[in-house]
Amino acid sequence: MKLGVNIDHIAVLREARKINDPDPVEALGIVKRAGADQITIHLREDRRHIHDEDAKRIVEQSSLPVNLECSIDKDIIEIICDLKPHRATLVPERREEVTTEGGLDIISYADRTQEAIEKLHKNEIEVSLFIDPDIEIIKQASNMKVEWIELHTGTYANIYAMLYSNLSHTHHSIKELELSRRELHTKLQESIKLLKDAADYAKSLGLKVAAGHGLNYQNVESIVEIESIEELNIGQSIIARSVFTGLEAAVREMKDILR
Ligand SMILES: CC(=O)[C@@H](O)[C@H](O)COP(=O)(O)O
Ligand SMILES: NCC(=O)COP(=O)(O)O
Repeated sequence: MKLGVNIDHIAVLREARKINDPDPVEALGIVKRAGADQITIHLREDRRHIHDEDAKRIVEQSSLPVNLECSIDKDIIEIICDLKPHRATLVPERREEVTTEGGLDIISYADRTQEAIEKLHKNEIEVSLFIDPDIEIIKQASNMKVEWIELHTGTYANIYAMLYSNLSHTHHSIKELELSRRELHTKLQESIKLLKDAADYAKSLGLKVAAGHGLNYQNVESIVEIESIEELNIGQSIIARSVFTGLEAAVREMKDILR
C-alpha cells in the first residue's frame, strides 16, 4: 500500500512563530529517503499553514509526486492549475474548522465540482475527490470522470480514539461519541465495514482508491487490511511522532506497517 505523507503540520510549527523555520521543503528529501511514495499538502483558503510560496517550491523541488489538496474555490483552482502538481484532491473547507470535518458534498456542489475537475484535467492534473464512504456519493464521483477518490477515515479514527486512547478523559473528548465502550466497539466495526464496502464498490467502478484523515500507528492496521485501498495519505500522526523520533524514522515506521 502506497504512503502519501502530508507535511502541513511542519508549516503549522513554522506559523506558530511566523518565521521561516522549520521549512517544509527540507522534509522532501527526508520523506523520500524514508520510503514514502508521495508528498501531500493542503493549500487552504485561509493559508493557516501551507502558503502559496511553499506549494510552488514543493511542486518544483519534490522528486516524489505531489498531491495538492484544495477546495473547489475558483481562485484556488486557478492557482493549482498554474502550479501543476501531479494530483489535486478536492476537499471541503470551513474557515472555522479545526481540521477537515468530512467528505466533499459532490451532490449539492456538483456543478462547481465538475467545473473544477474539467479545469484541472485541461491542465493535465489528476483529480481525486475526498469523500465520505457512501455508495451514492461514490456513484456520483464515478460519473464525474475522476481518476481517484480518497475515503474520509475521520469518523473511524474518532471512534477508535474514544475507545482505545485516553481522549475521553481530556478536554478534547469528542462529545458526540461519549458512548459506552460496548457501543463504541460496535460503531468501530460498522465504520470499518462501511469503509471496506465503499472501497470495494469504488474499485468495481474503475476508480483508484485512497484513504486518509486521522490515521495513526495504532488505528491504521484495520485500514491496511482493506485490499481495494491502494494509498493512504497520513500527516498529523507522522509529524507528531517525528517530534520524538525524527521525521525519517517516523515515516519509515509507518511505511513498514503499510507494506
Ligand atoms: C483532507 C484531510 O483530511 C487532510 O488532508 C487535510 O490536510 C486536513 O486539513 P489540515 O491539514 O489543515 O488539518
Ligand atoms: N487526506 C488526509 C491527509 O492528507 C492527512 O490527514 P491527517 O493524517 O493529517 O489527518
